[in-house]
Amino acid sequence: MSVIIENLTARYGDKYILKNFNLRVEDGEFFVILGSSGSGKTTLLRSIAGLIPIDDGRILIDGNDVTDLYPSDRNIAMVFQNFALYPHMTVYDNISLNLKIKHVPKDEIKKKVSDVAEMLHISQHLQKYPRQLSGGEQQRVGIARAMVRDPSVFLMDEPLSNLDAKLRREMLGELRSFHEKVKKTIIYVCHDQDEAMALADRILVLNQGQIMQLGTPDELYDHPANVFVAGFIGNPPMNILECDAEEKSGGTRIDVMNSGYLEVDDEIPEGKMFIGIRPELIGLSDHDGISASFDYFINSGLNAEVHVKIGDTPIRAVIPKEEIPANLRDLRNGESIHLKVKPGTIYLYDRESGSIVKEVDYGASREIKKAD
Ligand SMILES: Nc1ncnc2c1ncn2[C@@H]1O[C@H](COP(=O)(O)OP(=O)(O)OP(=O)(O)O)[C@@H](O)[C@H]1O
Repeated sequence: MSVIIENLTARYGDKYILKNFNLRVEDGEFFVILGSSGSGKTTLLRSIAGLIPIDDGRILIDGNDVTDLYPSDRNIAMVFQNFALYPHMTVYDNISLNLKIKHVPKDEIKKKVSDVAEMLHISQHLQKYPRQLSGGEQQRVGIARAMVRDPSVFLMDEPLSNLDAKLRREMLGELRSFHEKVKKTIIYVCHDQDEAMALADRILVLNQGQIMQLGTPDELYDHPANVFVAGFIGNPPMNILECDAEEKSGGTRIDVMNSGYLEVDDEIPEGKMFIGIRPELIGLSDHDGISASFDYFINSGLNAEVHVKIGDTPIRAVIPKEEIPANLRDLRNGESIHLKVKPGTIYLYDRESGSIVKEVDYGASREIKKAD
C-alpha cells in the first residue's frame, strides 16, 4: 500500500528535524531512506509509525489518513536494529505473541507461524530461546514476528547493523527475496550506501532533514544531483576536487587544483567549480597528467585502491588488476605520481550550492574525432 507524507513537521523541543516534508512511497516498493547519523531518518520512520508526536502535516497509508491513529491501528509492522526479542520466550512464542494478544484462534496462529518460519528458514528453531540463535537467526525471528501480523507496510530501522559483514551480505539477498515473495511496501532506514544500493527500488538521500535526491540506485549513481550525493553513493565514493574552468577554442580547459588540467569539447560555464571523478576513472601515469603524491594502496586481489594526495586533499583511484603498474609496491609515501582520467562521465558542481552544473562525457568525443 502507498504511504504519503504531506507537509510533515517534527521537532524535539525547539529543534526542527523535519520541516514541511513531503514524500510518496508507492505500493509494493522497497524504499530506502539513506543518510548519515542525525539526518532525521529514524524521526521520519517513527513519524510514519506513530511512535512520536508530529507537529504538523498528514500521513496517509493506502489513501487513509492515519495521522491521529495509534501505532497499533496503522496496520504497519516495525523491525528494529536490536531485534527486541523477549529472551524468556521461545522463538514460537515471540513470533506468535501479537496474534495471541489479538485472540487469533490457536490453529490459525500455528499455521501462520509455520508458514513464515518456513519462508525465513527458521522452522528448526521454533522451540529454542533467542540466546540459542545466531544474530542473523534472531533478526529473522524479528522479521517473522513483523510478518505474521500481515501488515500493509513494513518499517525497518537499520535491521542489519548489528550483524557481521558476512551475515549482513547474506541477509541482503534474503531481504530482497523476502520482498519479492510478500510484495509489500517496505520503508527501510540505513546509513550504509552498499546496503541501500543492494536493496532499494528507490533511495531517498536525506541530510539534515532535507531531501538531497530521490531516485533509483542507478539514477543516483549515474546522475548524482549534488556533491553530497556524489560523495555518498559509490564505494569508494567519487573524488570531489576544486577546479577552475576556462574557455578554450572549441571547448573548455578544466584546471584541477593547479596540478594539471583536462580538456573537454563541451562548453561549460567559466569559473571555479568542483569536479567529480569516480575512482574507477582515475589511472596512474609515469610522467604526464595531474601531479599528485603517492600515499598508500590497498590490494583487494581484484583491483588496487590507490590513495594519493594533491596538497592535503586525498584522492582515491581504483585500478583493475591488469592495469596495476609493476612498480606500485616500490612507490614510497610522498613520491611524485601522475594521474590520468580515463574516458567516462565526469561531473561539474557549483562551488556555492553544490548542485550539478554539467555532466561531461570526458574523452568520448575526442575518441570519435580520432576515428574520423
Ligand atoms: N528524543 C530526542 N530528543 C531530542 N533530540 C532527539 C531525540 N531523538 C533524536 N534527536 C535528534 O534529532 C536528530 C535526528 O535524529 P534521528 O534519530 O532521526 O537521526 P538518524 O538519521 O536516524 O540518525 P542515526 O542514524 O544516528 O539513528 C538528531 O540530531 C538527534 O540528536
